[in-house]
Amino acid sequence: MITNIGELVTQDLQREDTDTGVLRDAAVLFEGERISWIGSAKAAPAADQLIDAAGRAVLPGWVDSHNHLIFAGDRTAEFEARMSGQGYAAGGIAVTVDATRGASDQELEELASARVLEARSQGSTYLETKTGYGLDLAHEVRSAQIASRVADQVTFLGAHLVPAGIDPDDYTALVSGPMLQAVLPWVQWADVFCERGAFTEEQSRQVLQACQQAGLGLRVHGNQLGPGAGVKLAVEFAAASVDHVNYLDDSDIDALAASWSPDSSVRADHLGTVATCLPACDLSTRQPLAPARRLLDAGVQIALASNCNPGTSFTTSMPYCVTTAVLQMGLSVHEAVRAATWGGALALRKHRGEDRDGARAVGSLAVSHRADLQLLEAPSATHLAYRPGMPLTRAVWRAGQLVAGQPRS
Ligand SMILES: N=CN[C@@H](CCC(=O)O)C(=O)O
Ligand SMILES: [Zn+2]
Repeated sequence: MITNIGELVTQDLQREDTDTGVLRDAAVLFEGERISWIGSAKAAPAADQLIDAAGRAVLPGWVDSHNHLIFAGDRTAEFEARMSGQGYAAGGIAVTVDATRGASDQELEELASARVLEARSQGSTYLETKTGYGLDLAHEVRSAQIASRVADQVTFLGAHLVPAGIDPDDYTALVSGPMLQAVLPWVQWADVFCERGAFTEEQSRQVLQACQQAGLGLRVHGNQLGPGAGVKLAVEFAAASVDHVNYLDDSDIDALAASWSPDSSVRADHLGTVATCLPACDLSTRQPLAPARRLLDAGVQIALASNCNPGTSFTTSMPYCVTTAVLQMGLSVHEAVRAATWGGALALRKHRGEDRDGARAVGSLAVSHRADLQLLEAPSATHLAYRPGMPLTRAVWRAGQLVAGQPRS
């Protein structure tokens, strides 16, 4: 049990003892991988092991719902050129594809595992990763296999870039057919980079249709480098998330908001399309920051993710994304923390779960959810933005196991 918690951010808005999901002077008990009790420290039951938080804050672990962790190589030179004024273009992906194809299985898995450990040390307890640096059948399958060993959920991104020397329509047919069938055992999601220089609206539609028919959940990279069809396609296909969302017009925001309106479905448990904002990527590519404030105000559910990849966002730091969302995107600390926990879980449809191993909800702290928690070296979540860049992650538990840091002094 962690007790004497100064601020416990549960993200559980069903609780009767708080309107905001935040508890003061609280305790949380977990047994095995499962949270079994949450409440006031004074009312806490007995526990075998006690950790005294000494007034520090406890949050759900970050749910990082957008990553590209399966890669080799480095794009420092491209980053330097960008910082000297050159624009970002999708074509840089090909450099990473060459390096990734040239790496051994063991090398690729070690690189990806190191990134996962780095993410955990900063409080991330649930990670999605995409394939997308293989871009032929054998290398996409290999990426999906490795991804399934290192991450919690895997997204097939064969539609990341059309490899040089291949006709775009032929490649789209390969992704929508044999490549999709070959990766199916290892992936839960499919994604398409619908953007100038990557896949057109029509090609994206073909990929999304095939992947939906194959039973995969859908996600879309959209509206990153300019206005485009990505957001509307994502809503049309009831994708769980559309990611980047830098260039949105009013009709894009209306479409996303409508996807969350109760009228948009006859089903009471209808879920819309989450807008996933990637602030580290926006800064590294010098794109306008995604309009997170406008999206929230319009009633759209948002997520924040790190988008760790070698081209546009070489960081696994969710604290950095939260800090940026507060300092530069107009979110309050609690809105940003919610987007990086509950929002990520919603984007991966893991915000609810069953009370059994492997099916537990993540991204919020409630009885029967997975015990994914982080103890901050700070009395409140506000310090994430108030003390930007400081190492405030003191200890991290994933499925009830301590995976980073040291909770005791
Ligand atoms: N936008 C598409 N894919 C990645 C970047 C990939 C790369 O440049 O290597 C992204 O999410 O930013
Ligand atoms: Zn991405």
